[in-house]
Amino acid sequence: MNVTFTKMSGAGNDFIVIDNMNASLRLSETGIRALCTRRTGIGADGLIMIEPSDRYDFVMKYYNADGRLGSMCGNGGRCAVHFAWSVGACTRHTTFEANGNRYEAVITGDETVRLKMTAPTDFRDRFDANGYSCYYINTGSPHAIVYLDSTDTFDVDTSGRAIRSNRELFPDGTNVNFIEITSSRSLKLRTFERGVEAETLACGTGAVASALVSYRLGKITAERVDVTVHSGDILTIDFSRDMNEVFLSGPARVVYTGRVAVN
Ligand SMILES: N[C@@H](CCC[C@H](N)C(=O)O)C(=O)O
Repeated sequence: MNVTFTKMSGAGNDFIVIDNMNASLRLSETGIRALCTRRTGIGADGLIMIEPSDRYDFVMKYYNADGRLGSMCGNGGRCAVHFAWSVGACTRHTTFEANGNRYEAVITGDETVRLKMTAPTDFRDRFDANGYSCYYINTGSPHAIVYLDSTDTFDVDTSGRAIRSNRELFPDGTNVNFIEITSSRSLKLRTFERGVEAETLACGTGAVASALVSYRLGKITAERVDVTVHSGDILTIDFSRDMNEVFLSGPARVVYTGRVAVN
């Protein structure tokens, strides 16, 4: 069967996005993994299907590159909103469902989307993880946080994989974020992603986690934080002081559209 897809980039986090609003398509884990594999497939950090919802404009189903259902994807959510709007599934201001939660978003420009996130949970104060001083928070996805003096030449893959695979600390695995604080309202971020099992060029829920933990620790003092991700793009996180209202803003771009054979 041939399927039409759109390849999108959310600040460098890249996704295969498919319109499944008529709920006719079912993809297997191996099929999704094959599509997401670089060189032999389309290649992407994850695959997103937008599907019909009883309560909201649509449901976002997010699969990691390993073919398994992922937890919340912030950049994927922003791309899904832009895509859903482009196929007429919603207006520029939309509500949708992902991982059983309600999300609200606004398309703020030609290629920018602002997404309201869920309030963070499960903050863990400093602990040792594989020799690193580490923090933890769940922003819709699980995130470990490590502070570095400089992220530029750091080996994210080796250390990220070690922490991600620490089953004693993270039985379900975790995404791992390495942060360099660059001012009282900005930071640089590099993320090792669970489900991709490699560093990605950006991570939305990771950017949110980095901003909120840094604010909580007093490393950041503003309630609006610019996060420069590995692609060089900037994701902006703004939030209320109690962190109950949290927003993720940044680019969501169409790279190309195509048709592909799926099993
Ligand atoms: N890249 C995402 C996070 C995706 C979820 C994650 N890999 C997981 O299932 O742990 C983002 O932009 O938030």
